[in-house]
Amino acid sequence: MKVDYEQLCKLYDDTCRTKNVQFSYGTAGFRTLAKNLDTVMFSTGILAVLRSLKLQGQYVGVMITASHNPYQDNGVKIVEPDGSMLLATWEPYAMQLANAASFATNFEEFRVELAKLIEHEKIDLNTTVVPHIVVGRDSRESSPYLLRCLTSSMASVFHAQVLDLGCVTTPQLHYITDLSNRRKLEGDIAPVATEQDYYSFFIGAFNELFATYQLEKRLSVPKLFIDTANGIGGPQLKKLLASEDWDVPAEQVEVINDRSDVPELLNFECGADYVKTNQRLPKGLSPSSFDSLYCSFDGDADRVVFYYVDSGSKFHLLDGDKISTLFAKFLSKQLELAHLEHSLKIGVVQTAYANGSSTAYIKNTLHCPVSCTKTGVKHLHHEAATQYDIGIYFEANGHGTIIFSEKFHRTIKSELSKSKLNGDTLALRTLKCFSELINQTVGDAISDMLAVLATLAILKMSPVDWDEEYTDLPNKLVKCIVPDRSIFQTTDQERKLLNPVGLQDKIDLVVAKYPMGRSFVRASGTEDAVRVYAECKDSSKLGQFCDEVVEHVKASA
Ligand SMILES: CC(=O)N[C@H]1[C@@H](OP(=O)(O)O)O[C@H](CO)[C@@H](O)[C@@H]1O
Ligand SMILES: [Mg+2]
Repeated sequence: MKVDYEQLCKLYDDTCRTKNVQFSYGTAGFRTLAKNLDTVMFSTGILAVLRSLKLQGQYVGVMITASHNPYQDNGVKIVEPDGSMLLATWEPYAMQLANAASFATNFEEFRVELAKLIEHEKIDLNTTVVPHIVVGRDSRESSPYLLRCLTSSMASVFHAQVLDLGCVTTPQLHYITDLSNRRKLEGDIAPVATEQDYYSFFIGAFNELFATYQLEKRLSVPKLFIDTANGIGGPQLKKLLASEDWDVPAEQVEVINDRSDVPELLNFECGADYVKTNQRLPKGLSPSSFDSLYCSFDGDADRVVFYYVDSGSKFHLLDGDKISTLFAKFLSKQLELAHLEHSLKIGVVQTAYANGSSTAYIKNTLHCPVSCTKTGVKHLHHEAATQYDIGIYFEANGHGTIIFSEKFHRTIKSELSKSKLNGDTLALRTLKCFSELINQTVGDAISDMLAVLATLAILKMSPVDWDEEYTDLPNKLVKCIVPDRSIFQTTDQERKLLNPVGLQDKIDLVVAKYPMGRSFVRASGTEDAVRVYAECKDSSKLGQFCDEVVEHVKASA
C-alpha cells in the first residue's frame, strides 16, 4: 500500500473544521453535537482502517449514530470483526487521534501523532493487505455529511474497500460485520452479508420456534404496538413485517412513531429512553385495551422496553430486568428439561441500575447465578461471554442480548445427534432455535422483541403474568448537572464512590434511613451529568430519599 499523504493533508484541511475541542471515547463511542463531529469522523475513519490492517484486512464496522440522544446530536463507534465493541485497548488510540486532529495547528503535527500510533501498533503500511470497512448510519439528518467526513480518506488515501450499508439499525451493522467476516474466514468468495440475510435469519428462527411447538403463527397477545422512536427502527422493522416469510396476522401488530423522515421527532417524547425514564406511554399512544402489549425501541433500535396498561389504566413497565428474567426463567427450564443444567452454565449479568427485586428473583426463585458489571454494553457483554455458556445480559434500560458459548453449540449439536434416535428432543431443539433467534453481537430491539414474543407464546404468559413474576421496588433515576463530573470516581462495579472523599459515607447514612434502600452515584459516559439512582420499599418516601442523596452530591461537586 502507498499512503498518499498529500491527499490526506488536503482532506485534513478540508474536513477538520472543528478545532480545539476535547473528545473522549465514552460508554458508546464518541457522541456530541453533530456540528462538532467533522474532525472526529475524519480521525475515526483512519482509525478504523488501521484496525482492519492490524487484523489482516478483516471487516471492521463503523456506525454513525447517537442512539437515544436528541436529534441535534450524533456520534460514531467502531465495531470489531466479531461484532463486539472496539477493543478496550484501542479506545485510547481513538481519543488520541481525534484530539490530535482537533488540537494540531497543522497537518504535520497530526501526521506525527498518526505515525506514533502506527509505530506503536507495528502496523505495516507497505502491506498488500486491503483494509475492509463496513459503514452504517441511523436516520439522523446530519449523518450523510458525517459519513463523508468519515470515509473521505478510506479509499482515496488508504485504498480500503468500503461497504456502505446506508441507513441501518446499529445491531444490523454489528450483525452484518460479524457475518461478513465469518463468511470471509470460511472462504466464501462473496462474503459480504446483507440486510436480507438479517431478515431471513431472524424470521426463520422465529418461525422454526413456533413450528417446534406446533403453535399457530399468532402472537399470544391480542395486539402489539411498537413505538420506533421516529428512528431507523421504523423503516427497518417494516421491511421485516413486509417479508413474505413473516406471517403473523397484520392486524396484530401496529407500528407507531415511525416518522424517521422528520428529524426533530427523533426520540421526542417517545422511544425506549423516554418510556423508561418517565415511566409513561410515549406520544402517539393511548391505552387501547389492557390486554395489549406495547414496546418501544430507542433511536438506533439497539434497545427495547415493553409495557402494558392494566384494567385500572395503570402503566406497568417491563424493562431490561424483566426481559432478562423472562429469558432466564425460560432457558433455565429448557436446560433442565434437556438434562443439561449441570453441564451448561446459565447466568444473568446486570449493572447497578438493575432493580433489587430482579436480582433477588434471579437468585432466590430461579436459583440462577447473577453478576454485576459497570454500565455499558461492552462490560456486560464481556462478562456474559466469559463466565457463562448461556450469558443473559440486559441493562435496566433495555440494552441487552444473550451470548451462547461454543461449548453450548457443541453440546446441543452432539445431544441432538444422540437423541435423534429415541429421546425427547423438544428442549434441545428449543435451545438451538432460541440461540438462532438472538443477535449475539449486540443488543437488538428487533431480535429481542421476537424472542420475547416467542417466549410468551410458548409459556402462554400474558403481560400481567410476566409482570407478576416479581414486583419492582419503587425506584428513581435522576440526572444531576455538576461543574466537573470527572471528580465522581467509583469502585465495586460503580456501586460505591471513591471520590469525592466522604460522599459515600454520607450516602450510606441516608440509605440506612430507608427500608430496603439502595442508592448509588456515577458520572455519565454519554452526557455531561452525574446520575443518581435510588430505590426503597416505600414509594411515598422515594422522592425524599432521592432528593437527600442529590443534595449531598451537589454539596460535594
Ligand atoms: C443509566 C443509563 O441508562 N445509562 C446508559 C447511558 O450510559 P451513561 O454512561 O449512564 O450515560 O448510555 C449508554 C450508551 O447508550 C447505555 O449503555 C447506558 O445504559
Ligand atoms: Mg441505542
